[in-house]
Amino acid sequence: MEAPPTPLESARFIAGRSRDVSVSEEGARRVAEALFDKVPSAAFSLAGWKQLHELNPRAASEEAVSWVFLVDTLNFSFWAERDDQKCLVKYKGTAYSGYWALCAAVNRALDEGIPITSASYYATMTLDQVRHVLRSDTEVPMPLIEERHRVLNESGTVLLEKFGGSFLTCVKMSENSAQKLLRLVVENFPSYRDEAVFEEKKVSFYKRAQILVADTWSVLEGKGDGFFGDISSLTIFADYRIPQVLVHLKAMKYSEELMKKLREGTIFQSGDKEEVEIRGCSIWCCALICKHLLELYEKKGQDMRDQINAVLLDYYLWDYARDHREEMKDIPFHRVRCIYY
Ligand SMILES: Nc1nc2c(c(CN[C@H]3C=C[C@H](O)[C@@H]3O)cn2[C@@H]2O[C@H](COP(=O)(O)O)[C@@H](O)[C@H]2O)c(=O)[nH]1
Repeated sequence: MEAPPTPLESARFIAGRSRDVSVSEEGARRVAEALFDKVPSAAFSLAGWKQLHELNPRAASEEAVSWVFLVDTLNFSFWAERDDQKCLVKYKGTAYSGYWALCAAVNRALDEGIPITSASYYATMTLDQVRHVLRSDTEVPMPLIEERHRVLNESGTVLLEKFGGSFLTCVKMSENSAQKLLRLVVENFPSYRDEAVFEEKKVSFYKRAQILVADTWSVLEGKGDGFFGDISSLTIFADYRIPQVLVHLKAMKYSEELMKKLREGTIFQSGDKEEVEIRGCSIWCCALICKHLLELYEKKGQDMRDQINAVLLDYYLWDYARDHREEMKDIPFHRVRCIYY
């Protein structure tokens, strides 16, 4: 079975035919100008992954890589139906929500002596054990607990059967190629196969597979097994926060009809035309922002290809969305319940 087009080729195809979502070249250029002075900051750097996020591992060890694999296997669908009723996980005095609630729950389990990052443990975890590890400190549980249980058992089993139980073995097999690691993940771990059909053509987003490669690069600090010569070939990770911030920054625009559906809290299905357009246009929009950012530095005689790529742009925009929740509250995010993002 032939592989679908890459996420970037898919994004170009979708953006060229999208009806309800449009990418503004002018808007992307203006965002690039606004980000110009942020590039030298920690928020736009590989080091920021550890410096700015206390729940991420400090080490660059096999155990840290196992932590990243476990977390990115569960890195989906944290949004709450109502903002005043959401899953929160208290850890070391802080109450975390969304993606960070997952990280807090994993660190809490490790502190309790539960070997949650070990494939031999989560390959045979029971649903009740998963409920216990991911328990919320409010009466609202983390969404999709049953699906999380299924993907944990599935991913743990594959890791044991094909990679000796260690994701670092899979990383080593990629021989410092991000694209090869991406392919190994998508071919071997079904829950990472984030694909769709748009106007009768197969398209791919590979959001969790790409963020897994990026987080592996980050946790290994871009060195040794974590050095990827082609890290710039990854795209941003098409989740439900990046589109929201791109519309907020006026680099992307929704049609009135789509805006109305989003404001009403319509639940979309994974693969719906509007959902595919939102995700594809987000990837394409960020590719334009990266291109304009590099050109702005080139005009000043600076080659910034090692400091500017879609991964670092994504981390920056995702953190920005987290820090500007209030300002962005009138831009709705699209609601899908799925295991892909
Ligand atoms: N595009 C993109 N999407 C990302 C991440 C992350 C966290 N990763 C990095 C962040 C800091 C560290 O550097 C981690 O490496 C989570 N998500 C997605 O967001 C959604 C959760 O949102 P909220 O409900 O607000 O927590 C959900 O779809 C989740 O899958 C990212 O970085 N980029």
